[in-house]
This record gives sequence, structure tokens and C-alpha cells, in this order.
Amino acid sequence: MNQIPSTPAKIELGHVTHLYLSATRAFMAVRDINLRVEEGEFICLVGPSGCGKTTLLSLMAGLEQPTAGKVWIDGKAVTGTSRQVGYMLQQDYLFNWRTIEDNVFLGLDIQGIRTKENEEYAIHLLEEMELIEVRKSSPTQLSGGMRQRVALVRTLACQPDVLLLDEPFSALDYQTKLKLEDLIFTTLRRHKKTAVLVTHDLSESIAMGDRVYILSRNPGRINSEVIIPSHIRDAIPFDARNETGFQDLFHRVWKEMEVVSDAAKGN
Ligand SMILES: Nc1ncnc2c1ncn2[C@@H]1O[C@H](COP(=O)(O)OP(=O)(O)OP(=O)(O)O)[C@@H](O)[C@H]1O
Repeated sequence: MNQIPSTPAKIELGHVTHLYLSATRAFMAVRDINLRVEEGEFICLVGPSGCGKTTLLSLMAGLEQPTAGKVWIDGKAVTGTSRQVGYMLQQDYLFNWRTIEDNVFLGLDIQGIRTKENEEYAIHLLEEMELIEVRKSSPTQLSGGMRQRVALVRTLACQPDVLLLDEPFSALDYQTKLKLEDLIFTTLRRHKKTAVLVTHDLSESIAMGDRVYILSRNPGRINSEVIIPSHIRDAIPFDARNETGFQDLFHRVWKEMEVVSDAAKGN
């Protein structure tokens, strides 16, 4: 039986197992995952390719229903997608025939919440992300980093409390990626969002997260959890990399990754 947790976390996964079914086989993507994310926390999921990171985000977003176990947000079982949860991907999915502003308003249109107040909030976010000058431009005129910032504004404009970020920086050049990490980190903190980031970049996971979960595969399981000390957590990601203890944490996560990657090869 799935028990509702006593103190609701922002996001909770209780004994979650997920199988993908096809006509010929069932594939267990993740098994018995237990995870609790408190309000305002930023957690990162890392692990070898195919260990189920995206599957976990899809379950949190309500895009998939777990085969067994439950997902709760604010103590309520997730039964489908909701406005409360925003999802940002590696690809920005901007429409080149719409202006930046109209791309940002698209989320509000789809959700049926394009009020004057919400439009004003979206414009305010464009200002915060230093995009106001390009609001009437086409996405084709913007760099990759600017396009990802527009995608973030479009997601935040619908005012989700939970942000699921699936490798949002991986298609960017290194310098842009570092700048965007800082901007997204400070924006999510300022707006008190709860976030789950999937990344292959171990340094990014330590620089951005309050906690890092390392997953193993076949099937996807939580192998270990690394809690980031407060002095690293509180620094913006660029500076966090220079904090005392950062390199030790990096080596620890690296070693854990070697263990799960070797285990995956043995499968
Ligand atoms: N729709 C699907 N049908 C069948 N199998 C799937 C489906 N989606 C994912 N899988 C399988 O489930 C496992 C977990 O996939 P998932 O995409 O969640 O992993 P991941 O850790 O995000 O991988 P990557 O780091 O490569 O993005 C993989 O073996 C994948 O092939």
C-alpha cells in the first residue's frame, strides 16, 4: 500500500518502479526509487546514459504514470500534467515565425491564462533575463544562450513552483553555459522555486545543487546521495567551483560514477 507521507515534501517519490511496455517486451527503466525534495531545494540527478533520469522527470511531470509506487507533489498524488510543474529541455522549441514576446506568451495561451497581469509578469521576466531589447525579434536572430533564456522565461511565465530541467545547458558553448548556470540559479532562488536538474556534467551538478543523486542502471536505482555543504551551495555556480572542498566533492562524485558505470558495463 502506498502511504501519503506525514509531512508533505514539495516532490516525493515512494517506491517508484517504471516499466516501458512494447508488444514484445517489458523493460524496467527504474526500480524502487524513493526520493524527497523539499520546497525551494535544488537537486541534481546524474548517472550513466539510460539509468532513468529523464524517466524520473517524466514521472514527476505527470507525463508518465509509474507502474508501481507513487509520485506526490505537495502531498497530492500526481495523475497528469499540471501548471504547477514546468519542464525545460535541451532543445528550446521556440517557434521561429513568432516574435520572442509571442513565444513567451505562448505558454500562457496554451494554459488559457493570458491575462494582462500574467503578460506583465512575463515582460518583467524578460527584463530580468536581459531580453527586453529583443522582445520584438525573431528567435533566428538570437544566440543559443539567449534562446535558452527565452525558453526559461516562457516556462516561468506560467508561474510553476517546480522546475524540471533536462540537460538545458548541454547544447551550449562552455562560456555561455557557465553564464546561464549562474543566471538560472539566481533566478530560481529569487523566485523560490523547487528544481530538479538532470545533467551529465558532474561539476555543474555540484555547483548548482543542494544535493546530488547518483543513479546506477539496469534497472535505474539511486546508488548514492551527496549533500553539498552550505558554503558551496550558497555561492553562485561560477564561484562555487573555487570554494574549498569543491574538488574533493568532484572526485567523490567522479568515483561514484566510475562504480556505477563499471557496473553498467558488466551488465
Ligand atoms: N518510451 C520508451 N520505451 C521503451 N524504453 C524506453 C522509453 N524511454 C526510455 N526507455 C528506456 O528506459 C531507460 C531509461 O531511459 P531514460 O531516457 O530515462 O535514461 P536517461 O538516464 O535519461 O538517459 P540519457 O542520459 O541517455 O538521456 C533506457 O534504457 C531507455 O532506452
